[in-house]
Amino acid sequence: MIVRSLELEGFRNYDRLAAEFHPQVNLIYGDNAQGKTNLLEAIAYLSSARSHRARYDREMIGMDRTAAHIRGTIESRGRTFVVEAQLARGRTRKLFSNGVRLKNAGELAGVLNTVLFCPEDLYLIREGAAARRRFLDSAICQLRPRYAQALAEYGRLYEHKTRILRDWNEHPSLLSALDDFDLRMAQMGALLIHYRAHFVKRLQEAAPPIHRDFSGGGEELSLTYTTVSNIPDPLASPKELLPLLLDHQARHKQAELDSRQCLSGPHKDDLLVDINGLSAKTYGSQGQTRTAALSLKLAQREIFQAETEEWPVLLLDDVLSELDSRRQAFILNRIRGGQVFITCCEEEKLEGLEGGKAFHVQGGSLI
Ligand SMILES: Nc1ncnc2c1ncn2[C@@H]1O[C@H](COP(=O)(O)OP(=O)(O)OP(=O)(O)O)[C@@H](O)[C@H]1O
Repeated sequence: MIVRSLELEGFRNYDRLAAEFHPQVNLIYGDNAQGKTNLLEAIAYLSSARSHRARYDREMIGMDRTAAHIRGTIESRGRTFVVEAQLARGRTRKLFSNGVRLKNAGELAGVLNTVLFCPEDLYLIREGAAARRRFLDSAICQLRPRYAQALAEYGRLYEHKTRILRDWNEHPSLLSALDDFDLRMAQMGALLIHYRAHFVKRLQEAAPPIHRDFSGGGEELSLTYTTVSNIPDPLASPKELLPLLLDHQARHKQAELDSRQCLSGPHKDDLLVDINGLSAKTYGSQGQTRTAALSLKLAQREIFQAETEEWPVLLLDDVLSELDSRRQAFILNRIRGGQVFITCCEEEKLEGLEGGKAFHVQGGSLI
């Protein structure tokens, strides 16, 4: 997938923009607060109709404007698509592909897919397990609609069960629904564990070679998926996992009632990351944990390509700082296949760029 060109009108601090991009590396540089991230945000929006940092669409409309327009020409699956998003204050957004109005945002995924890496992702390894679960969940959702459904259903059930556990003392009748919730949660949980285990198996193959190359051969990355403790093989079928989850729930039922918390299920899963045999979270340096986080995202991109035979567009926001020159050179020149957009502040990074195209952003314009 390649974003050939992009036009913006009234989007964030872009009054008007028209840009043609390189099919491989595009380096977007400029001072702080000039519009580099806004540009990546616009591209990402064309793939999902969602922003990684705006809660509401209206935040992306220029301050003094009533509407914003994003238009991209995309090459995908051997065809050319013109994808458009129209955002207007007080009205629902409209999405179009080749002039035809799309019924929902999911249809954009059939045209453009992006993998975005933003500064917060640099802490993926250092943060709590929730961040790594989010990474797994969003990667698997892009590939497996059934997983996305199961995840949403599990989330709803989890919230309901949490409310029952919180309020059962005051309203004992709530307990009559608990067994039903446990069964549904175990059914959905079995699916989540099965899909997560299979995705991590593929990450275990794809991420270590990337990390090795990234670190100049000096570091060996290893990944382990951890889930509900009585499951010996998370790769087993959902049917085989279900009785194990029910058994774990039954053994923790009293503890859940006492603590008023949902203790059993894959909402506590984690992805353990080791570098050279040591926990990266506990012992890794800044550069190592950042490299590991990037390797995971690059591996996600490779898995997507292997499944769909299309490279998703890679959007790297401000990831070069804090990496040594060898690791920076890896980002700039050795990410193989597909189109990459990289934002950075310093102009000197241009010296390290061996091909592609560089864009200087200033005050919402390309100069
Ligand atoms: N809805 C909006 N309308 C107009 N301007 C906006 C809007 N939202 C954000 N901005 C402006 O966009 C600028 C920030 O752009 P952006 O986040 O792309 O910066 P950046 O170039 O990536 O900077 P940094 O290097 O600091 O990350 C800020 O000046 C901000 O005020």
